[in-house]
Formats: sequence, structure tokens, C-alpha cells
Amino acid sequence: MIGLSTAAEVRAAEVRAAEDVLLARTREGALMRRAATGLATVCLRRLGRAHGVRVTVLVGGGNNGGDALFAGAHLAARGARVTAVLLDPGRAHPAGLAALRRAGGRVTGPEGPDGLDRADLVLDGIVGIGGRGGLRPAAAALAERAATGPGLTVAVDVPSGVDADTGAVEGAAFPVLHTVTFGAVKPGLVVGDGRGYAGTVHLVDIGLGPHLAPPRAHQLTDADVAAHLQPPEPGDDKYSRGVVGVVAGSATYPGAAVLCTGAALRTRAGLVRYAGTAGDGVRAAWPEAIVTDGRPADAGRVQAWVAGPGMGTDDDARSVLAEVLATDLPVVVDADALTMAAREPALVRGRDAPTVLTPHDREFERFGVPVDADRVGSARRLAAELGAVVLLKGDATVVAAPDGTAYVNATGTSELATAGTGDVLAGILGALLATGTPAAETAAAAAHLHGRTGQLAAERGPLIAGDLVRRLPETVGRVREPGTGGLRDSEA
Ligand SMILES: NC(=O)C1=CN([C@@H]2O[C@H](COP(=O)(O)OP(=O)(O)OC[C@H]3O[C@@H](n4cnc5c(N)ncnc54)[C@H](O)[C@@H]3O)[C@@H](O)[C@H]2O)[C@@H](O)CC1
Ligand SMILES: [K+]
Repeated sequence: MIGLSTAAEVRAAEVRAAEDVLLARTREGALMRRAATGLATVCLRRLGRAHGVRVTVLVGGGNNGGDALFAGAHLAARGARVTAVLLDPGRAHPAGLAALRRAGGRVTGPEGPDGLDRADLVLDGIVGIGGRGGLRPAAAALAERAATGPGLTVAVDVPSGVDADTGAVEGAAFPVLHTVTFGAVKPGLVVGDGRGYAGTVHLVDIGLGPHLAPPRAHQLTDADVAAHLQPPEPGDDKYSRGVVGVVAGSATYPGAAVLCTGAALRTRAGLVRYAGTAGDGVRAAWPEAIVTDGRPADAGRVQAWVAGPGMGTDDDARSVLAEVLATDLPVVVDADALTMAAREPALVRGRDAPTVLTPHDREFERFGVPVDADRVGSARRLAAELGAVVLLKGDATVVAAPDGTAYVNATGTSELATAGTGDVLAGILGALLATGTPAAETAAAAAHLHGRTGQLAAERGPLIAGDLVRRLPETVGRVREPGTGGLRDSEA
């Protein structure tokens, strides 16, 4: 599990690490030196060489600029032609500046160098976790020139202009190909608009680990998700592996029921029971499922329900949903069930058993307040208000529990933006919940597996939802293979 730490949490850890300095366990300036060395190492690995490489370092007036200057000094010492552009010359990090000069680097004022758009590498050390709002005009102009040039762009800690905590981008920001972040991954690098600005995220360990508070937000790795996908053991039978109940689809629209039931079957369910008016379609597609044309109570015993995809929102649908929500079982509330729950939140609010709501932005808004630029915060608010787990779909799907624990999914792909993929996610989620694991982490595991399946299916070209169902067993197999990571192309 990868912890996502806010700027305040990182700063608090830095203070505790500084106390270590006083106790002489860590040398003063060690954190910045470790950060700069890690940053230079990632750059060198990407460039493949240093000698003669043209490097421009954009330097703000804080420690982020300090990191960039020390990294520039490393590169200059290895023969790179480094120019530092000081956006706030009076406040540039003195020791960093001295190191750069000693290593043979050049320094210019904020007007910038002539060759910015010809640089092989541009380091964005304008602002890091101390940044507020969009970039000021001078920095914004330089960032724009650098971003349009052919060179490699690397953000120091955080792409400047991106809110490290939320991923919100409130004005100009610097979109980069790589972000080298220090001590802990910040949420804003992996969620919301910030995700698109950060490119590939590399985590450099600077020794903050022992000082960091336990994070409230996480990213799951394949290894974490594998724990939810263990193969059956010798003593297992179809009941002990989890029995999922599905209420979805209708006689006119059986597709949602077929996809949802198929996804549950293909994920890991010992048994899937279907109750509803799309029974003929489900029987034809999945002879393995047990189908009733009656109500949920007629389906037999289940361990978790999935309610909503294609079920409609009329009085009959409402009474079926109410019946499922009145049980003491985990329930996934998806699609049409979300519309009904938004009309009547009391259906969800009073439950003791876990409820997982799976809205996209428009469905979320029906609960009263739209999703804002802080997607994790938005999901946390609704989760707390309803006492339910909220899985907010997006490029990077967010899961929040009522106590504020959150997860950001690392495996999303835009290929999943096609009809029926949500029905598949609901089925996967039902199958995993039926084993009784904690709801929020289970929802995050479902989003992870769904995304991985999308990535796998998209390798062969544009995907449709049925491809996900077909590729699920193979994805489960791959996720169970050890040694697979969570961050996009992480070098953590
Ligand atoms: N906290 C830590 O543990 C460590 C921090 N380090 C570095 O230090 C950084 C934090 O340093 P600081 O606290 O000095 O803060 P920053 O360097 O992130 O930013 C502060 C400076 O940016 C200016 N600024 C704020 N918003 C701006 C905007 N929108 N446009 C232009 N300028 C803006 C401020 O006026 C101030 O001069 C981290 O991101 C990281 O790079 C590292 O050296 C390693 C250790
Ligand atoms: K930066």
C-alpha cells in the first residue's frame, strides 16, 4: 500500500526529522541533499548521459528551488551545461546557489535564458508543497515556454501550480513528463487535474518514513489487491467463497444484468444469484447463475447484494431496492439505485451493514452538492454524511469511508469510458464484498482490478464492456503475480 501524505503531514515529519538533527542522528541539510541526489539520479537515468546536455533549472524563492539548485549542481559536476533561472533572485536558496556556481553552472534573472525552448532538460523548481494558487505571470510564461519545448520536463516534488493536497489547478501550472517527489507521494500527484500535470511519478526516499503520521489516503498495489483474490483453499466450497446477489436489468434492458452477473462470476464468486425481470437474458448468458424471476427474498441466501444497473427507478424498483437495503448484508448501490438513494437518502443512512455507493460526477451531484476540484474531499464529505463508502468514479477513481480513510486508484484508463463498464465494476465489487472484507479497501481493490482489466483489454484495441468480463480471469491471474507495482510506471 502506498501512503499519500499531505503537505502538512510531510512538513510535520520534516520537523520531527529536524529534531533528529539536533540529536545529531541526521546531518543538517541532509533531507535536501538526499532529495537533490534522488532527483539528479532520476534525471540522469532518463537522459542516459550528462556530458554536454543542456539543462535549464527554474528556481523559485523557497526550498523547492533549493532542491532544484542542488540537483543542477550534481548534473553540472557531471558535465551538463546548466543554467539556473532565478524567479526571485533575492530569495534563491543561498547554499544551493553556491553549490551550482561551484559546479560551473550559470545563473540568470527571471527574464530567462535564450535557450529555454532548446533545453534537453527543464527542472521545475518554482514551487513545491509551499505553493498556493496558480503560477504568477512571470513563472507561468517560463513554464509555458518550457512545456512546449522538445526537452524532458521534470517537476521537483510537485508540478508548480498544482495543489499538492488535492490536485486542484486553479490557474497556470506546469505540465511535466515526470515528477520526482520526496518522502511521500502527495495526493495531488495522483488525483484530479494534478494527475494529468504530474506525468510519471517517482518517489525518492529521503528518510522521512519513521517520522510520517499514518496516512489517511492510500493507493493500492497489485500485491494489496492480490490479497482479495486468493485462490480457493482445499476446504472451500461455493458458499464459503462468497455468494453474490444481483438485482439489475429489466426485460427490455437485460444487458446490465448480464454484464454485472458475468463480472461477479468471473471475479471470484462461488455462486451468483440473480433476482429480477431480466432473468431470461441472464439464464441464456450465464447458465452458472441461479436465477429467479421473483423478488430478492426469493433468490435464496446471499452474502452481498449488487443493486441498480438498468433496474429502473419506478415504484417496483424502489421497493426492490428498499428490500435489499433492509437486509444486514453489504450492498453495492449503483446506477439507477443511486438515483433512488439520492431521492431518499434515509434508505442508506440508517444501515448498519456496509453500503458502497458508486457514483460518477453527475450521479454524485444528485445527492445535493457537486464534486469540486478536491475529489477526495468531496467523496469524504458524502461518505461522512451518509455513513456509507463512496466510490467516486473518474480518471483516478476515489474511494472514501465515513471515517475519512480514502483510496485513490492507480490503474484507471480512459479506454474504460464506454457503455456498460460501470455494470462490470458493480459486479466485481459485489463479488469481493461477499467475502466479508472491509468495505472501503474492498471497493478500492475492485476499482484497481477493473482498471487493470481495462488496461489488459485495451492492449488489443478499443474495448467494450464484455471484453472486461472475458479478460477478468486473466487479469486476476496477473494481479496475483508478485512484484507488480501501484504507481504508474513507478520507480519508487
Ligand atoms: N518538507 C520537507 O521535508 C522537505 C522539503 N523539501 C523541499 O522544500 C519544498 C517546500 O519548500 P518551501 O516550504 O520553502 O516552499 P516552496 O519552495 O514550495 O514555495 C515557497 C515559495 O514559493 C512562493 N510561491 C507560493 N505560491 C506561489 C505561486 N503560485 N507562484 C509562484 N510562487 C509562489 C512563495 O512566496 C515562496 O517564496 C518541498 O516541496 C520540497 O521540494 C526538500 O528539500 C526535502 C525536505
Ligand atoms: K515544483
